[in-house]
Amino acid sequence: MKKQLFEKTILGKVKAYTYVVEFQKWGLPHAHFLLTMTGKYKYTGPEQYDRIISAELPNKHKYPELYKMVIKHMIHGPCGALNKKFPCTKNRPSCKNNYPRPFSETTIQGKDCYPLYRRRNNGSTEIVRNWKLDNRWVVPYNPYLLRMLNCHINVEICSSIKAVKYLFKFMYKGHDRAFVTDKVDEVEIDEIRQYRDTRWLHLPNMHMVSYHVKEKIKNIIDRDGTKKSMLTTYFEANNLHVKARGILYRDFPEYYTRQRRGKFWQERKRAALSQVGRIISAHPAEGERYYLRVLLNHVTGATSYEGLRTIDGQVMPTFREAAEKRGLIEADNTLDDAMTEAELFQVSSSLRRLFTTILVFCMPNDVHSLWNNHLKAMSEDYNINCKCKHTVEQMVLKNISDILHSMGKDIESFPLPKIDKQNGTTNDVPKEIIEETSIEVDPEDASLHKNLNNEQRKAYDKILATVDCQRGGLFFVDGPGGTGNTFLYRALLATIRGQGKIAVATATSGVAASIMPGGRTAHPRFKIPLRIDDGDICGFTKQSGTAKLLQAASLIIWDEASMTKRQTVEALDKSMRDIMDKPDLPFGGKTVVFGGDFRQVLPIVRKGTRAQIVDASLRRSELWNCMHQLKLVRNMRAPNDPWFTEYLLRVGNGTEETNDDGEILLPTSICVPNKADDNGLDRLIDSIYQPASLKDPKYITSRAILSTRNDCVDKINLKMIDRFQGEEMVYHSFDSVEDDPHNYYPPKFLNTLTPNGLPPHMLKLKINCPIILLRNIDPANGLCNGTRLLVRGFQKNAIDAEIVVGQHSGMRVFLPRIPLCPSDDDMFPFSFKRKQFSIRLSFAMTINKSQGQTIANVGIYLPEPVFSHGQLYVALSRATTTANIKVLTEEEKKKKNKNKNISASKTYTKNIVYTEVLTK
Ligand SMILES: Nc1ncnc2c1ncn2[C@@H]1O[C@H](COP(=O)(O)OP(=O)(O)OP(=O)(O)O)[C@@H](O)[C@H]1O
Repeated sequence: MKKQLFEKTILGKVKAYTYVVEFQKWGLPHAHFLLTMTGKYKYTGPEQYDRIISAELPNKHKYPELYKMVIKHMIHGPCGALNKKFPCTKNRPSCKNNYPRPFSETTIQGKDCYPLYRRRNNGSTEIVRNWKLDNRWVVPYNPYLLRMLNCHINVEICSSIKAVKYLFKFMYKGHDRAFVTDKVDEVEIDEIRQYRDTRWLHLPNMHMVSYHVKEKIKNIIDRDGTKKSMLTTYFEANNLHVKARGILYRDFPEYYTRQRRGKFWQERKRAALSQVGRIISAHPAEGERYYLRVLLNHVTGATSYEGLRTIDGQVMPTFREAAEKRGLIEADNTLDDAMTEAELFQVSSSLRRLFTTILVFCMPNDVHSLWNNHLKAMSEDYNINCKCKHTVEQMVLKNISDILHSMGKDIESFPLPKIDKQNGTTNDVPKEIIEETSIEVDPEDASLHKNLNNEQRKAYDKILATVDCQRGGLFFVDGPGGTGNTFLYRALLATIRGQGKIAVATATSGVAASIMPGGRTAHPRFKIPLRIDDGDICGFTKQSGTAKLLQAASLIIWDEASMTKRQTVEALDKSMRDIMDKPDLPFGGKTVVFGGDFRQVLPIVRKGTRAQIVDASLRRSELWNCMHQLKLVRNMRAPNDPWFTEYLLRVGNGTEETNDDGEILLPTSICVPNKADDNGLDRLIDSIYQPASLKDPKYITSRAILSTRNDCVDKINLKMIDRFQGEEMVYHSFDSVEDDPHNYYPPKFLNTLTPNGLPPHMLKLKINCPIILLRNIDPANGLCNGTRLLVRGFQKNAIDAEIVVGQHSGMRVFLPRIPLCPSDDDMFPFSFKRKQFSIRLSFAMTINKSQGQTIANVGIYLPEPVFSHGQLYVALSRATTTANIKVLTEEEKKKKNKNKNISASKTYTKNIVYTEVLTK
């Protein structure tokens, strides 16, 4: 195999390679190779991938032998629904390797993952292990290698640095033999040198000293430099050079080089980017050496071991305590400390909320102690009017029970003292109904119906006419942003609730739910399974409180239904028919009002094709045909900029005129000009954020820069937090991998991961900076995924923040660190957990996150064009007038650089609209 790859260069010339060989339990060798090709032999695009890799059944008649081998060695499973016992599916809802893979007409380059190989739906099938399988089950292979070796040999393109990193990790877990080289012809390894590399990290006076076997001990000790090591000379360099103090130990070789047989560091004339420093790994079981490493990985400028252990002038006795004090490793009592810290600042009601958040999200081991230690602080407000200890404790428990309930949890499931049963109260009425009937109608909302515009009134009258009628009615309110959907819902909710009836208000996202009185997120409200498929039903039983609530409801509203998969709505329909005992009537004959805008971002289908995304939308549900369409067209938010309203609709509908490249023209007034310099992004930032106004909370929360990807957003947020004035705090996350006793995934590697939806490892905050919440903590009380807040204070284990938008604006909350896992659990070949505050800075956010938010001043940064349906429309429609939008597209610059004839004054950009989801 090596001969074929490296001498015969069958896949092209190899620049570097690494391989590991495992001997599996039954003794057969199993090898993983990772090859890096030389310049012109690199595979850079789908067409080139297709030349060496196939993921299809070959032509049976043309290549009969290869065909047999593919069938014998390269067919996965079958697994999943066909065979739930297959190892990749065992105890999981579907195959962990994602088989069967989707059909694809062409090979597609994925971001940070393997390509999606061409698997055409061309009718070729074969019976394998009793099932008729097609191209979706073929494991990618190289025809030449397969034909030559006649064994399972999976070949894949690994084209992004992240994919390479993961592969390295994967290759080295539990290997029996590993080999790495960057010189294909030279294969010697110096194990002694490798061993001596451990000198990079040692405890005081425990470094390695080399000496001749005949040398006398005294001479060795007295020898100049014996006491010096790479680490101690690093401390010395920090002492001598101011510049050195900003550089981490591991990055030192980039800027300094070891001189005179390694006894001092000298500054390099030019940073050597090719020099990669590393600190030899240390296992947590090694104790102090491990904590020394943690400190060196995060702390710059130490001039001695003692300096490394010093924090705020206090020398900590051990590296462990120093790392703990700096918040670099997790202390045992962080949750208890979070409560104690909050007690100094918060009122009892906020403490109860924090306690509840900890119960639900932080999995405390010792709830009993947490309760006993903080009961006093949590009951101070009740103590004022009541001196009976038991009564006060009951009041605290009741309040915690209510908060838990609004978070969809039951106090009974936590080891807390029991709530006394009360006689003659509404014990038989489910909590869900008590809660809904106790929503107070805001007097302002009660009179909204008088101000409805014509279309809103028509919709309002039609909907009300069906309420309580035996057959109910289904409606879809199609209202582009600003046409008053929410206004209409508020009027409906107030009218129904004012009549003493029940109206259930839900929305797909927490942000949209939180702007409706009594609004809840649809998934937990209707107990919709997280992984939903055709034919699934909701998770509530006929006897449950949820079922009783829905049976009693006169009206159900589900806003942003265009963002949810049709299967979720279909699940509710099926369950409603069941609990209402009306199997033939949609939603069991209830009046259900859906709302949304299909011009906006559609439901997320992981790695989904256009057809799959469209198929997942509500428009493709059979229920769609039963829905009365109610259209709102008058933009009530931007009545003074009719041109902009029209333009937005054309962008959203995909009817705006395009150039030859299929791009639309952006109005010149909103474009940040692209100049030859590289400061476009700074100009965009300056046009949105004036440095002098950054102190004003109103100013800071009325604006945001939107971009397509998290890495661009992080870049802008880091620039902004550096510009922002104020006391600073840096929080590091505690990252871990489940079931990794050998520490194959060291924290330093885990810290570099930034999966979607998770906060960064290093969270740099300043007092009064804007942040956005990344989890639905308590949507009913304004704490949902997407809520914007300002940081008002920080402790070591808790952040004090204030909600700044929506109806809960002004509410102060304490946020604890929460263990978080990536929502996409197939993202890594291991179960990753990050314990961090579930927030990000929000000077900038992704376009998808901004959906549903009104942002008065919007900057849009498009280093590359939008990549999914509705993104451009969502970004542009956050603002209310053209005067408050600025857009920077880097694509335009690249094109202008290539073709000088392109008009410098016009900016075009890509607009992706799946028109089939708007018209059919
Ligand atoms: N009939 C009306 N009379 C007066 N003001 C109205 C009316 N309808 C809507 N508005 C106002 O117009 C603005 C936009 O309305 P609303 O927030 O209900 O729109 P929306 O369609 O829900 O927008 P989005 O989907 O972008 O959040 C609000 O300030 C609202 O108070």
